[in-house]
This record gives sequence, C-alpha cells and structure tokens, in this order.
Amino acid sequence: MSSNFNLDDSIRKIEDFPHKGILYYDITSILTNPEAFSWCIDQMVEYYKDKKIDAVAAVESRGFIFSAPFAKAMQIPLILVRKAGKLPGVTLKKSYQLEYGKAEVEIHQSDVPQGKNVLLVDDLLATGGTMGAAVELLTMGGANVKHIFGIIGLPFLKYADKLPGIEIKTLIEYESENVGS
Ligand SMILES: O=P(O)(O)OC[C@H]1O[C@H](OP(=O)(O)OP(=O)(O)O)[C@H](O)[C@@H]1O
Ligand SMILES: Nc1ncnc2[nH]cnc12
Repeated sequence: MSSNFNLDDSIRKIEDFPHKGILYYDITSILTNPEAFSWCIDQMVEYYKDKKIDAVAAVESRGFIFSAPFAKAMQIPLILVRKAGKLPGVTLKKSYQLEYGKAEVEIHQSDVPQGKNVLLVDDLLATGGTMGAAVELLTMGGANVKHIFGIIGLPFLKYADKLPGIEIKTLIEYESENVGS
C-alpha cells in the first residue's frame, strides 16, 4: 500500500471537546474507513518488522484498537495497560496527568515479559503523561521500552520531554490547536 496516503482526511477534528479550548482529534473516523485503518496497521508493521520487538503494550482504550491487529500481524504478545480497577490479578499502578484531566493506569505484573523489548502503542501522544506512566509500569515490571508509537502526535504539547531516551514514531503530527493549521 502507498506510503503517501492522506491520513489527515480520515481524522475528524472537533473543537471544544471534551472542554473549551481543546481541539479533539477523533480516530473513530479512521476506524469507519477500512482503507485508512489498514494503512495505519500496515505502516506499523512495515516500520517495526525488523526492530526486534518482543511484545506490544497499549493503553486503554483507543490504544487497544491499533495494537491488537499489529500484535496479530507480528505474532507477538499483547499486554493491556488498563484504567485503574479493571484488572483482576496482582497489578502495578501509576497515576498521571492528562491534557484534560487526571487518570490512573494498571498492568498485570505477571504479563510483563522480563528483560524483553516492548513497543508501547497509543492512538495519540499529547503531553506524554499516559505513555510516561505506561513506561514506568513496564520498566518497574522488568521490561525494556525503547520504542513508542502513536497514530497522531501533538508535539506542541511536548510528549517527547516526558519520554527521554525512547524512539518515538507517529504517522501524522499537528502543530497547534487551530483547526486547519
Ligand atoms: O499524551 P497524553 O496527554 O497522556 O494524552 C494522550 C492520551 O489521551 C487519550 O486517552 P484518554 O485518557 O482520553 O482515554 P480513551 O483512550 O479511553 O479515550 C489518548 O487516547 C491517549 O491515551
Ligand atoms: N487533543 C486530543 N484529541 C484526542 N485525544 C486526546 N488525548 C489527549 N489530547 C487529545
């Protein structure tokens, strides 16, 4: 599939959601477009297929959607990082700050592959708070996180600052909260 697919056309932008002043980048419009969704997964596989990734981890909820077909295509384990209170087993837990609020994530301690290279996946990287918390959980559990992937990056919210020493790949970046910029 072509590497110059116009992904921007498949991302709905909604002003003032969930709060005034936030421009929300909605990935449901990628999911209803099979060509766009396939293109995203194909790009992930193409980019990571030779990078010695042992497992993929993703954050609830939108990260799950992109990580599952990737894990299937790569034939590697998928580790779920869930919002607090949803996992039944022994967990590691971490709270963090979002662009528009506060949250807490958890991981099953026994799901973390010891000494293995785990790719972390989410739909969107903004302040990096979510990914930062997930990196801490996986590292605490004994894995190595050297790669992070997001479909969308908002670099003006400085996610890279919270993820030092990690190679970050995104498929599209937006430079400000202004629609059409
Ligand atoms: O880089 P950050 O500032 O941490 O923001 C990015 C996170 O925010 C969104 O998730 P949200 O917590 O809204 O949950 P959802 O996926 O369940 O909608 C998005 O899916 C990322 O996980
Ligand atoms: N601007 C944004 N759009 C969609 N999801 C987000 N998560 C954090 N910031 C976001």
